[in-house]
Amino acid sequence: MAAGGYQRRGCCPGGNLARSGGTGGAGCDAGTGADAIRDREQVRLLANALAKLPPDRLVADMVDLPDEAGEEAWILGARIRDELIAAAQAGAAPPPLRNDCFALPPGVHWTPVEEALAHLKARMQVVTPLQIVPLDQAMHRVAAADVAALRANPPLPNTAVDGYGFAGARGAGSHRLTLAKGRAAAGDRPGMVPEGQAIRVLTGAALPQGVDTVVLQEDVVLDGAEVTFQGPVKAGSNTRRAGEDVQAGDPVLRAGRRITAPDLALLAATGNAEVAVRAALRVGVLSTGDELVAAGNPASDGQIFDANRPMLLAMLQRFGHQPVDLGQVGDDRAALRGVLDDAAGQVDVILTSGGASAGDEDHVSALLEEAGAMGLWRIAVKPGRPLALGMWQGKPVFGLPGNPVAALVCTLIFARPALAVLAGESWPVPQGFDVPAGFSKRKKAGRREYLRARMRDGRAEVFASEGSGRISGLSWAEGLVELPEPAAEVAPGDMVRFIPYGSFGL
Ligand SMILES: Nc1nc2c(c(=O)[nH]1)N[C@H]1C(S)=C(S)[C@@H](COP(=O)(O)OP(=O)(O)OC[C@H]3O[C@@H](n4cnc5c(N)ncnc54)[C@H](O)[C@@H]3O)O[C@H]1N2
Ligand code: MOO
Repeated sequence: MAAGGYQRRGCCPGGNLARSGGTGGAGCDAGTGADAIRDREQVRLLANALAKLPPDRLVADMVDLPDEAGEEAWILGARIRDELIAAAQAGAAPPPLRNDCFALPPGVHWTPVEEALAHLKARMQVVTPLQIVPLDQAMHRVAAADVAALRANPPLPNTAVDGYGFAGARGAGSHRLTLAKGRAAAGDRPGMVPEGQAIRVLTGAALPQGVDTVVLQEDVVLDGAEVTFQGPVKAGSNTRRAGEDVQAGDPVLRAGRRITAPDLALLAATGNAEVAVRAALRVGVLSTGDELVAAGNPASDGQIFDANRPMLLAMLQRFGHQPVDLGQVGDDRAALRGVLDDAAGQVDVILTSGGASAGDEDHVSALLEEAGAMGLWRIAVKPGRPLALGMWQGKPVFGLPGNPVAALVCTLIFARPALAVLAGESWPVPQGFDVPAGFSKRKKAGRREYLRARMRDGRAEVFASEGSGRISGLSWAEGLVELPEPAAEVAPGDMVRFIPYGSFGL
């Protein structure tokens, strides 16, 4: 059967929409090329339409293809239906976030980083709808459901080298075998080799019946219609077993994974031409503050160029989201309200920078508070203490601190994992490495610190200044050193945790 693992109801014995455990049925006529392609397109359109339904309707109104549809289309339809149901069960059309999802327990003043992260992890959930896309549109999208291999890799036993194939092991000494007619090349249907004979085989060819062992062509002497080689040769030498890489039915992609180029290779190799993914998370980026001017424009005394917006937009792109530039707004509460209202209609999440703390001109926190859905998080972290988290018309808002270093650290440590979950990904934990320090530092107890750092000669060196406005240090660095909450005196050679920017997806 073409796609393996699914059987057509009423056609194949025992078939009834269920996965057949990967063994595949037999004897159904495959739909012919053009029909099958047209049907696949219809199935995809239908599946995408179904994906917009609430989960209960989705299960009730499953794709039911007419009998005339090609076998391939039917199998695809059954598979998509299974994926959609699985995804629906896993929250294809999730309920909206609760308005109080950022509220912190009363009485907590300086929230430890781990507690803040645990709180975010517990409250965030996917908000993006499901789509079925062909593989060429799946790169960097988030898998919405587990995907199983529709076919084994390799599907048949085959030869790993160019050489001569025969049956069974050979002991020490010289062996001479008669050459069977023809040859086996990659793509050929497996033929038959008479007992005791050898056949010419080319890398990737399915092993003919009567062949389970191959000798390299470099190790033989060809003599007319005979081939001679020296033993010993172990049975199975230079061959690959069917399914030694992946068996039909094995999981090849897990829901929540952001799809990589190698994942596409695995999906294709196992017969998956479509995959259920999440629509990209649309993340708006807004800079706030009267002092800001976009680079390229004249700046008067007292004004500064907006550094956060280009940085945040580019970071979001790297994380795999769809960045939406919301521009900048001055310290004007009515104007900010207008921008947030508009943004809530066009994006899934809003990131602001500036105005996050509780000063006279800190309008982001003031507005979120006014909306009754805000938690001003005072986190025991340096840099990045104030983080205004709230909901604006049902959309989560991350009010990042204005200082660029704090904006970057808060984005990497707090916003990134939260955005990942909103986009349907699993909660990401950045991979850090314990390395010797190339610096000294005395650290106070009670808060976690992130230092701009890079690796040189096997040691982590840190930027000379910890100033939160020192943008040059962000660019100098290639990662962060994370110093835990307890007091510490770091001396050169002490082990510290270095997290490369790459571990944060940058
Ligand atoms: N009384 C207190 N004052 C401050 C506290 C505090 O706890 N109590 N925290 C300090 C810390 S830590 C930070 S970080 C900042 C965060 O303040 P805001 O989020 O309200 O940010 P602003 O005041 O608007 O800006 C801070 C700083 O960053 C510059 N900025 C803002 N946006 C940008 C941008 N897009 N590109 C470049 N630079 C930007 C802004 O001009 C300010 O210099 O609060 C401290 N104060
Ligand atoms: O968050 Mo502030 O930048 O820690 O200095």
